[in-house]
Amino acid sequence: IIGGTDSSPGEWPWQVSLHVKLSRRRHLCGGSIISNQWILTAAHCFMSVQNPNIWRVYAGVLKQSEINEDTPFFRVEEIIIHPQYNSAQTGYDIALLKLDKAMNFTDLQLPICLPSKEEASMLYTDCWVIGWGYRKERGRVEDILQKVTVPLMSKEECQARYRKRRIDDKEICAGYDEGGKDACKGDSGGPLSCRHEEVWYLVGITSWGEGCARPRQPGVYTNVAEFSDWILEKTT
Ligand SMILES: O=C1CSc2cc(C(=O)N[C@@H](Cc3ccccc3)C(=O)NCCc3cc(Cl)ccc3-n3cnnn3)ccc2N1
Repeated sequence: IIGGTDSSPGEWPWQVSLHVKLSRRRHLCGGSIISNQWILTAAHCFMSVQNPNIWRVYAGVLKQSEINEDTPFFRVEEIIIHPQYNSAQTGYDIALLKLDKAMNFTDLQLPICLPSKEEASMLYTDCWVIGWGYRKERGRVEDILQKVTVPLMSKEECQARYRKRRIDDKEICAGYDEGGKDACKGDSGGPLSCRHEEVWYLVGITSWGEGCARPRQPGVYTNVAEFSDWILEKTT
């Protein structure tokens, strides 16, 4: 996260850290708890590692330094990647992880609400992107979960910023024309969370951008409301 600040314990209880355990263990992507057995994240996280057995889901953590070989984690029973996904920049960058056992909800690990299809075009005004990603383009994974507020952008304005690409309805953009605040490497798969009338909704999944926090290069997120049918089909 570029231009953000430290989060507090329990501030974003739906945020999880997805680790890959090969020779070493490391944080690779963020994700969001949407029920006691399902995590929503980005499909691109699995492009090089599709084997469910090497993934570990850490919930209820604020700092990466809290995670060690004794920290409890959930194993991944199933990875469901959207069938139309082929690269982050061509959309459908969404995946579901089925946990090996149901999670007990606590103050530190709780689900976030999914927006309904009707709410796809709703204009949210209080949106935050969070993660343990880089604080600058050439950085490193951060210890304390960072948060930054970003305004949603219209599809037309976003398309004008990315002339070489097609931004479709299933993507949503957020950021500042002057740059300075954005997601970055290590934040992908995590939530773009928006609060509406005291309820938090999972509006976007951190997907891609041209560099981090550059002027007129907003972050591009998977528009979760456009996938509510697919999510319900796969999780019920
Ligand atoms: O221990 C480490 C150090 S190396 C490392 C790199 C990455 C990484 O590149 N993640 C990518 C995605 C990815 C994940 C898995 C495999 C390959 C790539 C990412 O977050 N990418 C974020 C994409 C992005 C989204 C928005 Cl909304 C705005 C700007 C950007 N960025 C543009 N340039 N950088 N970020 C993630 C974890 C890591 N852990």
